[in-house]
Amino acid sequence: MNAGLTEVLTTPRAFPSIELSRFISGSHDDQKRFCTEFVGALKTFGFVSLTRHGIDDVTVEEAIDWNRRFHALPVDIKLKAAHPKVAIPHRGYCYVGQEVVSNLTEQSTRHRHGSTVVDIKETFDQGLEDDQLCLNRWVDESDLPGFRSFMEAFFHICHAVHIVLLRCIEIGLELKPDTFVSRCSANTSELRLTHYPACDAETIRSGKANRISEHTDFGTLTLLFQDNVGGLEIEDQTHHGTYLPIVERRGEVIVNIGDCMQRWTNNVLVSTKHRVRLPVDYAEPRLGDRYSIAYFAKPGRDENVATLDEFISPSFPAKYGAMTAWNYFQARLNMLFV
Ligand SMILES: O=C(O)CCC(=O)C(=O)O
Ligand SMILES: [Fe+2]
Repeated sequence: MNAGLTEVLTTPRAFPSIELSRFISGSHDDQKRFCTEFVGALKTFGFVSLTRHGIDDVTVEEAIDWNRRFHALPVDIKLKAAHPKVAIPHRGYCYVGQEVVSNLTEQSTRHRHGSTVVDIKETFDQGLEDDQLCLNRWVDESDLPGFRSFMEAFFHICHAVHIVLLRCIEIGLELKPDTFVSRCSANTSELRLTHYPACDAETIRSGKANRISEHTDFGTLTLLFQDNVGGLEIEDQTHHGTYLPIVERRGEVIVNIGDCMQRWTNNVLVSTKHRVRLPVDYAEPRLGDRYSIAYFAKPGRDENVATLDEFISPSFPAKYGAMTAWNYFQARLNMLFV
């Protein structure tokens, strides 16, 4: 293990993969069983892999391809859609080093080895098309014809999956219908295209940089689509500080719990730390490009992200106080842009 780096298990531990079609088109009993398994996996790992999730492989491949094509544009074109220097509005293109994720955890990894730990990634963030508070930023249509319309449609596809998964969690936790769904009907989620450029593997191995540093996601759930390069690691909930490599499987979407869901459920569902570093047993000197897409699903901006009454009892007092989702996200995002 390198100095200052947390341990990574070399043998990937069995990580659950379940078929969402069991909920979408199954009998009432299949649905119940699915929800119990889904919530069980989320309680254990904070993460789960879903297959047969209703988004066809061609659409996911096309989304990854748009990610490649966007990031292959010359920087001066990408900067037509530049993310502002400040955190809000969280829209548009961020160049490598603009966002500092290593600021995000309590035990900040930012100054490991006496210097800033950078993330070797560039990103493009997008919200709902008619969100007046945070307007999307696009390159010109002639720079990448078809990009905007595909991405706007993909955003809605992800929203639909988010709502289905919230229903599954409501059932799995035996909550009243709409407990979560009603809090997410105003869609303020964010879709992110990430490109991790090729780099020397040693830069990552030595701990001077990550593809993305340890962090938790902010919202309700995240839907993550990856190419086949690998490198995602999640913190083992039974041994904090130890990371489990997640080996990617074709056709899956990875789902993970975000901080708002942790707050609402009083830590019944925990927002697991994760990061992207080297693929398992990687011995090559160079690391190739990697592309992923994250849909950071969020509650409506005016929703309260305090612990819900359903999760409070004399033995489990509320861990999280009142705050609007908007104020919570601003506070978290401000840590990323310094
Ligand atoms: O690229 C990945 O696999 C993970 C990305 C991620 O965790 C994030 O953007 O929050
Ligand atoms: Fe993340």
